Amino acid sequence: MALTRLLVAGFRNIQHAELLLDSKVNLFCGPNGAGKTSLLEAVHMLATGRSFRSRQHRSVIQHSSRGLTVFAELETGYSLGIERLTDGSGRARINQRPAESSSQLASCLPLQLINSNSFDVLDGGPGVRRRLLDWTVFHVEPMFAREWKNYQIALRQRNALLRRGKIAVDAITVWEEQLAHSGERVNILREGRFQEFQSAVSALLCELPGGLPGPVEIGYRRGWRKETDLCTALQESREGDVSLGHTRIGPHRADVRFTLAGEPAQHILSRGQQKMLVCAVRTAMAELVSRHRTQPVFLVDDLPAELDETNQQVFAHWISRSASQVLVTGIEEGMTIRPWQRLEAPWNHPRVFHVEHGNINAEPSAAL
Ligand SMILES: Nc1ncnc2c1ncn2[C@@H]1O[C@H](COP(=O)(O)OP(=O)(O)OP(=O)(O)O)[C@@H](O)[C@H]1O
Repeated sequence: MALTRLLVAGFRNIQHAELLLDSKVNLFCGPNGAGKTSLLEAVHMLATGRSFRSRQHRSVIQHSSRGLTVFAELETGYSLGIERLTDGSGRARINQRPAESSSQLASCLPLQLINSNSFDVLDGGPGVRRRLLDWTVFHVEPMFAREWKNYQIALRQRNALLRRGKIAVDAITVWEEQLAHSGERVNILREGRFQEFQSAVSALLCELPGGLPGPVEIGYRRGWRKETDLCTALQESREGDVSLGHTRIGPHRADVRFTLAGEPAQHILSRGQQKMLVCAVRTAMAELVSRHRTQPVFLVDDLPAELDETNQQVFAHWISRSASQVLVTGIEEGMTIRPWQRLEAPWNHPRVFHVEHGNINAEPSAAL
């Protein structure tokens, strides 16, 4: 599901850029502060409705501009567009029609991002890891988004009752039943994909030329005790939940853990090894989605950071197998282009764009 044409306007230091993208590899090279990450951020906003650097739309909109626009045409013939204005308003469109939700955008353009924040898969909270698995399940299981939404509605209702302190048993029982019903289904969908995810990551890690100090174990915790159904577990934890004012168990507390010899993987692996683990996790997610639906687009901010040349090539090779297209940034063109040159066609002929002061220009052979 590659992007063919991309238009970005009023986005950080990019005043206006209109690009014809290569169907496989696109490299954006330029000095610090040139606008390379901003371009990836714009594509990310198009596919998710939000930035990966800021929660505030205002900080993303170019100073002195009234708003930002990102628009793309996909090779499937779809078009996506998003607009945000400084007054807080905005709209998103799919094929010129209003998008119903950000998950509708996400569903049109499955995206994988690797940047300096990607290590939070290992050293961040459980929510980050849960979302890894959920991204995969969302794109593969059409029922997941609805079950998860129902679960969250019931969770908000139960938490509201808990915060009142004195509980009407009938009222809370109704919400607990709905919570348990959706929660069990969310868990079944997650568990159904977890095995596949786990073996895809392990298979990729076996391809690392330098190996790792030991096998990485990947464990899934569903968020409540194994031997109890969710409805019973909710009833049992009710009293404690009241004193804390929120629901302490359930799929919203699930986690995916990466360990090595019983220790959190990040306590043992070097920074480069951690990055390759993160790349393997992201590639495995893309593989699963491409097996069942479509190949995602990869955004890779500063591929050479932390990786030696061999590992950069391994990751480039993984991307060529599991992604439809990749947008990569790098400071120095020679170094950014090298990992792709040894791949087979068409992955070995990247389109190079030079980025400077927010201006993005394709190398002459690829100009519009
Ligand atoms: N709202 C904004 N309006 C205008 N310029 C902005 C805005 N927000 C950030 N900038 C500037 O836009 C530039 C974009 O930086 P960006 O992070 O895209 O650079 P980069 O090319 O990825 O650099 P690096 O190699 O240092 O990561 C920076 O110079 C930044 O100061």
